[in-house]
Amino acid sequence: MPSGEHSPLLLSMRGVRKVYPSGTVALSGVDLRVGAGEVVGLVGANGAGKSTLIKVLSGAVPATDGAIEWEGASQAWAVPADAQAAGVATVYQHIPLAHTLTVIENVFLGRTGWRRSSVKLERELAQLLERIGYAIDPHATVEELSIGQRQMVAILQGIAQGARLLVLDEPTASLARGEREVVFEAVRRLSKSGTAVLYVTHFLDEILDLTDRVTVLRDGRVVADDVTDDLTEDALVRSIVGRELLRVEQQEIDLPPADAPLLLEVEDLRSGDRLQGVSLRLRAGEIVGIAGLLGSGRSELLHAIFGADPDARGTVRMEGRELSRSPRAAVAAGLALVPEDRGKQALFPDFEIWRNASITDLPTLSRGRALPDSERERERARDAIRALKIKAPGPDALVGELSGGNAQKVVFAKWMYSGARVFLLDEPGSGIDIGAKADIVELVRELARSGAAVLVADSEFSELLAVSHRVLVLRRGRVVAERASGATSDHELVGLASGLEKEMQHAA
Ligand SMILES: Nc1ncnc2c1ncn2[C@@H]1O[C@H](COP(=O)(O)OP(=O)(O)OP(=O)(O)O)[C@@H](O)[C@H]1O
Repeated sequence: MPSGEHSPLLLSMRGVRKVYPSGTVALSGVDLRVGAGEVVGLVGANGAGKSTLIKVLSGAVPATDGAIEWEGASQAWAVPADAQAAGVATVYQHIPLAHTLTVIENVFLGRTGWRRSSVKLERELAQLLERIGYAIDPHATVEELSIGQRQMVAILQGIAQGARLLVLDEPTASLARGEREVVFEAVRRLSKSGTAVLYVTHFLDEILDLTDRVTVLRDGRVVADDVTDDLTEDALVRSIVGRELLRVEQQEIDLPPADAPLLLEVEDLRSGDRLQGVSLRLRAGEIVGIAGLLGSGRSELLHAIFGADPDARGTVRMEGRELSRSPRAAVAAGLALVPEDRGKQALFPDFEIWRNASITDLPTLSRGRALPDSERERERARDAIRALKIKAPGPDALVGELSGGNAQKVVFAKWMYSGARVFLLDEPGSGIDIGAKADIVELVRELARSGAAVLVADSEFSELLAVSHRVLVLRRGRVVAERASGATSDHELVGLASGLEKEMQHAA
């Protein structure tokens, strides 16, 4: 669909301001317009105001000031149901599906009488699936589905309500490549059939591929509103971060000396059919990547090394000493696991940043033993806020009042400053904006330079190559290949991780 100039205006937000009760000004006079059938990208650094804007637009949060027009008529949506009734469907990152119900039950959940007329609903679902070019078993329960399939069920739920504008909040953040394609295809088809899409993401390649127009927010203001075809990735990055960003090149990182002490040894780690005998070794100063698609066992491997998988069998040694299988023993031995935390689960929302960043030993806290020395901890939190550019008034800000990406940075800080010797990082860039990703890469290198070892799993293989010395490819719970980062490519890793290396070589 061409830009909004040619399609009738569906949504127009003007001068939208939002001041939270804490006094934080999240939006200061934002204009946003979306034409019928248009795909508009909404981008900005962590804390720029994207989530707040879509919450205002979907009636979840009241604006302090400003106007919303929908098809030319002024609106005051007080609750999400009002926006929904008008035709706005919002799919948030944390998908509130009913896990024990089936796909079809979830898709038509809001519909009265959905239990009775199942034949009719099956027909309707088949039409919806055809419309977005997707296939799924209508009778599978949601708990059996992959994250990508759940995402698609949430999208189906939105369009089943007759949405004219579908708002997607980081729809591909936790998805593997193949699953992303499915979402892209749905967006393209929806747009063709006249449904507009507001697409929020930190992946700029998706913005350039998918959208007709892009609105860029910085510090609660619109700093750019352009037709996508007129944009380059560099220009987009400049408007998002407000400066030139040094590219994280696949630079030659100094290899640690071959006789650097062995820090971590993993032998024949197994767990059900998720891990089928993984062995690896990390020396001080080494950064090793785990390249694996969703379901390859990459997160399971990190959790099993950390002692968080009670079913795991095999040996994990830290500096020559075998670890008993518990996260407590792992932490005591100097291991840290930075989970892919998209839901603030690893944080206490009602506590300040400094307190959250200090709690790496939960059992200690829960037994009510000595709390950290608050002044020292505050200073450390100030360091983290500076190093990771956490957008917050200071160390005393409550974590519950941070944006998703900034909360994620606090999870990161909490472990990075814990004094551990071996770091296990699960998707460290997930939900984090492009500027902060570069800061995290720098921090990881700094840890390695200071003699720590880092094992990092990432579904973005180019990012993995940019940060690691070598990469282990994991497929179906097994290490199927190992490559020095300088001697492989994103393309080769995708081939190896998917088991399609021969086909891909052939195609090339
Ligand atoms: N409930 C809240 N109370 C107080 N301040 C909040 C609240 N929610 C968000 N904020 C603040 O509003 C600003 C904008 O946050 P918002 O979540 O809209 O950003 P975002 O662009 O979605 O970021 P991210 O990419 O990290 O998800 C931030 O400074 C954030 O700390």
